[in-house]
Amino acid sequence: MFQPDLLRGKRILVTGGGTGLGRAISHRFAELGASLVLCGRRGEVLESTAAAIAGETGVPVETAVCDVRSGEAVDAMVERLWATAPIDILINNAAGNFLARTHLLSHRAVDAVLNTVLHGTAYCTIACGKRWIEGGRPGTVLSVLTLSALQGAPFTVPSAMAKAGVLAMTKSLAVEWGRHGIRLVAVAPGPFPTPGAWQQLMPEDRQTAPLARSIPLGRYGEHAELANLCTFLVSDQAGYITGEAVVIDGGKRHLGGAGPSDLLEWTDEQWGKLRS
Ligand SMILES: CCCCC/C=C/C(=O)SCCNC(=O)CCNC(=O)[C@H](O)C(C)(C)COP(=O)(O)OP(=O)(O)OC[C@H]1O[C@@H](n2cnc3c(N)ncnc32)[C@H](O)[C@@H]1OP(=O)(O)O
Ligand SMILES: NC(=O)C1=CN([C@@H]2O[C@H](COP(=O)(O)OP(=O)(O)OC[C@H]3O[C@@H](n4cnc5c(N)ncnc54)[C@H](OP(=O)(O)O)[C@@H]3O)[C@@H](O)[C@H]2O)C=CC1
Repeated sequence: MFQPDLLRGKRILVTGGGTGLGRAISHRFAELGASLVLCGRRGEVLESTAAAIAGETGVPVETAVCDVRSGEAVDAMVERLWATAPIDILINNAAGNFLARTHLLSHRAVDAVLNTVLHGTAYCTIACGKRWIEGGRPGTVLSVLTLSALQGAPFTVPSAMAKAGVLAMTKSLAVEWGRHGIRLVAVAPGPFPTPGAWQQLMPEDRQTAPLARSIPLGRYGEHAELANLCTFLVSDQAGYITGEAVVIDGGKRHLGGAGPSDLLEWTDEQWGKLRS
């Protein structure tokens, strides 16, 4: 579907690239020729993913252990990476999230999510952006949001707040940095099964509801579908798109607005009875 060398020559930093969706996106980028830096807190996870991707695609994959909640650590990582070669594309994917009743959250629980998603994304984006601007280089930032950035989400409120902030950053910097040749884009996925997200957000009690009731297309997203969307958005083929967030959710976002979803489960008999 893409030119096999679509991302050749691009050096891409993926935060949270060692697991889940970050790993799937990284793998697709590598298949299309990008060189990668995977960042996360756990070195052994990063090393194992880097070895797998490099082995399968033949492209170089570096790792950088970094907790994005620390602005100093992010600056040091980006400085170290730039000393070898500039980053061309930043993927803000690292996140933390959990289900909880909001009125019972401690300050530290709120901070754990906001510091990772909102502050971490800001630190990484500014660290790359200032080097692009000072060096007169173009750059691209893609941030992974959630549907909750657009419509809120009870019981994951710090995540919804943080992702909404990242969306605001995307729109704002698209204007402020556009004249420097820097694009900012985002994706807002619905549910894509990963061990990380399912462990945090999908306890067994939640897995019994019929999918067709919550997702019009009746299935979860496939990692390749998200990876292909991200590939297009960061590629030069999308060079005139900036400040936009693309929803990829099987139609989930429209369920509420489109009318009562209980009618989706009505039988022919029920419809017949209504008509008669
Ligand atoms: C199904 C559709 C999905 C839709 C959207 C998906 C969005 C996603 O983002 S999925 C990504 C999921 N992946 C992760 O969350 C991986 C990374 N997560 C983590 O590292 C942890 O879960 C973290 C977010 C809690 C951060 O870890 P850490 O910094 O180590 O934090 P602590 O364990 O020290 O806890 C800090 C603070 O938070 C309180 N806390 C932790 N979990 C909960 C919980 N489930 N409920 C309430 N409070 C929680 C913890 O108690 C600490 O507070 P204090 O006790 O006051 O110290
Ligand atoms: N899966 C889904 O259904 C959906 C996911 N998303 C978004 O997709 C992205 C990936 O989620 P997913 O793959 O499911 O979950 P994962 O838990 O697999 O991914 C989270 C990644 O972030 C890294 N990370 C967490 N905290 C930090 C930190 N402080 N510093 C650096 N890295 C950190 C983790 O690595 P480590 O622990 O080693 O640091 C991990 O690799 C997230 O932004 C999430 O919000 C959005 C909508 C739906």
